Amino acid sequence: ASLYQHCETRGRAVHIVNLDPEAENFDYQVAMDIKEIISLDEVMEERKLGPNGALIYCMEHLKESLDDRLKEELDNFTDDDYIVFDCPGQIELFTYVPVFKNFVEQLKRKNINVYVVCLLDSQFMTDVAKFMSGCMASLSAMVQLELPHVNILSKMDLKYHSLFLFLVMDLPNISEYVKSETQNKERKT
Ligand SMILES: Nc1nc2c(ncn2[C@@H]2O[C@H](COP(=O)(O)OP(=O)(O)OP(=O)(O)O)[C@@H](O)[C@H]2O)c(=O)[nH]1
Repeated sequence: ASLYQHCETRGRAVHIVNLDPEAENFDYQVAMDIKEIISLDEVMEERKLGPNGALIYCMEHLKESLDDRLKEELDNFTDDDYIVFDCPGQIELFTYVPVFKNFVEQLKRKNINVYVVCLLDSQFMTDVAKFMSGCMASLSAMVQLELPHVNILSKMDLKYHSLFLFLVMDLPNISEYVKSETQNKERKT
């Protein structure tokens, strides 16, 4: 919503594409919504899948399901327009399931310049285990997608007191935090 408002204020044409079949409420105008193309509930029922399996199924079929709609919409956009693909946050989609890697290739073939903005909740900065998992998640997306990539800490208004501990981090520092914050007898490795 903030990104949309920012673009509006700066006079940039922006179109938001919702790729999360579970997202329901939007504080901004949505140009395209995956829910118009594929229904998570129907996939769960027809394929006898749980919510996570059904989401991955929807994403795996993104390429075919979105292609025609995207082609129609792109005809209405100019070369200077921005399109924001708001992706679901499930970690599988950016680690071992190559759906977004394939989707990015599809966009590149349409001559669209693609960039990644990876939002990480500031609560990932509250202890060393969360910090490490957040870094690994972002790194995995960077390695898998191979695109210009910006990592952004979101929900900074929550003002966690530990936030600044993790802003400058190197291996010796991480090692110290792991030692001080865990009881594990194996931690010396
Ligand atoms: N405090 C605070 N809460 C926020 C902010 N942005 C979103 N939220 C709240 O966080 C909750 C989850 O929202 P998001 O993290 O935006 O949800 P999402 O991006 O669809 O989640 P993903 O599944 O990861 O894509 C909602 O209750 C939002 O109202 C923020 O800047 N500050």
